[in-house]
Amino acid sequence: MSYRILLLPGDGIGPEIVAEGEKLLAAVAEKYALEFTFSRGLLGGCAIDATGTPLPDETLALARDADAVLLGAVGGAKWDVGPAHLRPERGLLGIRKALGLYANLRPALLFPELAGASTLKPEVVAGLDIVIIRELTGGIYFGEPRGVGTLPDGSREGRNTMVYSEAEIERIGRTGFDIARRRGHRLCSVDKANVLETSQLWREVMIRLGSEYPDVDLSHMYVDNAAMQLVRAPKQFDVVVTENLFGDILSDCAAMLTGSIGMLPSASLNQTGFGMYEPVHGSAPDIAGQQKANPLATLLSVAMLLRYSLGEAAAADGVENAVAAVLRQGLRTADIAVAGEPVLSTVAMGDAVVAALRAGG
Ligand SMILES: NC(=O)C1=CN([C@@H]2O[C@H](COP(=O)(O)OP(=O)(O)OC[C@H]3O[C@@H](n4cnc5c(N)ncnc54)[C@H](O)[C@@H]3O)[C@@H](O)[C@H]2O)C=CC1
Ligand SMILES: CC(C)CC(=O)C(=O)O
Ligand SMILES: [Mg+2]
Repeated sequence: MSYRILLLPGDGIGPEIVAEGEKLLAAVAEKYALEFTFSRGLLGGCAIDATGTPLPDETLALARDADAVLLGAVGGAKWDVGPAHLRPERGLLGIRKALGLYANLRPALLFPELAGASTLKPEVVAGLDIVIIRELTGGIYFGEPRGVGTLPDGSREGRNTMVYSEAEIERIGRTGFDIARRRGHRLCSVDKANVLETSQLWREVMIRLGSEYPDVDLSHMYVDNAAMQLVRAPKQFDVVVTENLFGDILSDCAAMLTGSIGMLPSASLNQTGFGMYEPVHGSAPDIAGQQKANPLATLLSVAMLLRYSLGEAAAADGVENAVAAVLRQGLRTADIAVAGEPVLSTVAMGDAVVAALRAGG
């Protein structure tokens, strides 16, 4: 089979980790007799520098022409000041919206070898395997009106609006129920229904959908409690479904349970199964250009790309097994190393995963 993959390295550590993703895909092609044709596009700060906009039309056209997209990360201090429409994050939000990528799957899985790197006690996280499903194209990141305006007294006011339609809630709710059905049959819907009208509608829709999924045990939790429960007793969760802002925050929190944010992959899918794949973390400007970034979140995102968008389950299993193998061998980047363990560079970790893939059965 032949597939077209769009690479969007982005900013900061993005180019370093996407290079490892490309290298891994080349090894996957060799091992599983697949063919990948790569294209490259600009998104975020690098796109602002080159074209004056964070999401050039050409990038969107390349994405629409691809079978799947692999993204690094966008953003950095260089672009943080200036007009809001020229922020790198606008490019990321823009491409998610334009491609209709409303379902963001963020699995948080603890590899047993990393129990010592987790911020929680080993007995609290042992066997951790949860999925956070984040609504990705609605809510406060997109609602209007937004902006900073001037009040009659001359002082300024910042404004953002959280909006959710019933249809938006229903489609992500169905994603949650469908995934819970394929896993442990437990779905926790996280909202703030005691305060927000959007959350009241969210809860109402989830309860209505629940009657169509009698085999799934649906529970509800307020987001503040959910944040606490995630670090108190994370294994009480199987699948969590929540809105955009809450999912953004909770998934960074879940990352630390697995040892590092450098371990968390994600898939952002639309109704047709088309997807963009990216690590959960950002562009990490503090370590950019130093070969210190952990590429495993990106390489696990490659596995999700193979599984969800290309239907290449054997290759996806091969990549996940290769990541598990390097961790079993004791190979670590700085973020997941505990005292005394030797530390690999980004490239060396990528090479190790490729070698493990080639050696794997
Ligand atoms: N999807 C995306 O493109 C995202 C972009 N951002 C952008 O990234 C920039 C930096 O944001 P921050 O809040 O600092 O979040 P961040 O996730 O980039 O970094 C937070 C911390 O985690 C570390 N870290 C992140 N990824 C790592 C990896 N693969 N290996 C080892 N350590 C890693 C960083 O060094 C830093 O100390 C900002 O411009 C922000 O807007 C933030 C989140 C997501
Ligand atoms: C532009 C932000 C919403 C990026 C981010 O933090 C994320 O998607 O996790
Ligand atoms: Mg985030």
